[in-house]
Amino acid sequence: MRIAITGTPGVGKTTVSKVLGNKFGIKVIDITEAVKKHKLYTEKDEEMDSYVIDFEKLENFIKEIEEKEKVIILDGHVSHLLNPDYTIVLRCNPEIIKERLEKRGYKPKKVLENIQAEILDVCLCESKGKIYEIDTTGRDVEDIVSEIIEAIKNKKERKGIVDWTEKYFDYLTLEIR
Ligand SMILES: Nc1ncnc2c1ncn2[C@@H]1O[C@H](COP(=O)(O)OP(=O)(O)OP(=O)(O)O)[C@@H](O)[C@H]1O
Repeated sequence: MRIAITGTPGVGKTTVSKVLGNKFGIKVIDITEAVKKHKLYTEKDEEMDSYVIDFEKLENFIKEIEEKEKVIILDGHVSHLLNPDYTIVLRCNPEIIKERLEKRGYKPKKVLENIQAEILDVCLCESKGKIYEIDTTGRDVEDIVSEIIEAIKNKKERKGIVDWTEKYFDYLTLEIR
């Protein structure tokens, strides 16, 4: 079984995945790390400091792990595209994401691109199948993980719980230079 923990960069996927994985001894695959370490990409986008993922190689990499692991957590902002059985979409107030990504030293263009993706529900819109959306704004990780466990146990589905467009529309009018 593949559980995808997806959402805009900076929303808290890795933090949540680690706690969830540790609680149940479930293997967590950090997609970004795996792509870099095992060269599961076709090229590197120097300007955006990101990799163009080779999804066929990545799928084969995951399949190999699945030979040994019944349940895996796919941690990454493209995990919802990796044929998950259940997708947890984490959401967070764009201002908080902005602070986190700036603290990480992301270039303004990359910060704005990710804020706009959060406002436009990109990960949620791309997700298919069983989806459970959680607003993590202002919540501690244990609380978020408890809700995820509850959702998985009861096969809960939920989406469309946040709408950042009204309050943060101005970010959408800014140009990504
Ligand atoms: N629930 C939370 N409360 C407070 N801080 C959090 C919470 N979740 C994550 N953070 C903090 O936010 C930052 C980003 O978290 P994390 O790296 O887990 O995000 P991510 O979605 O995995 O990002 P990326 O996709 O870029 O790897 C970290 O500094 C982390 O400590």
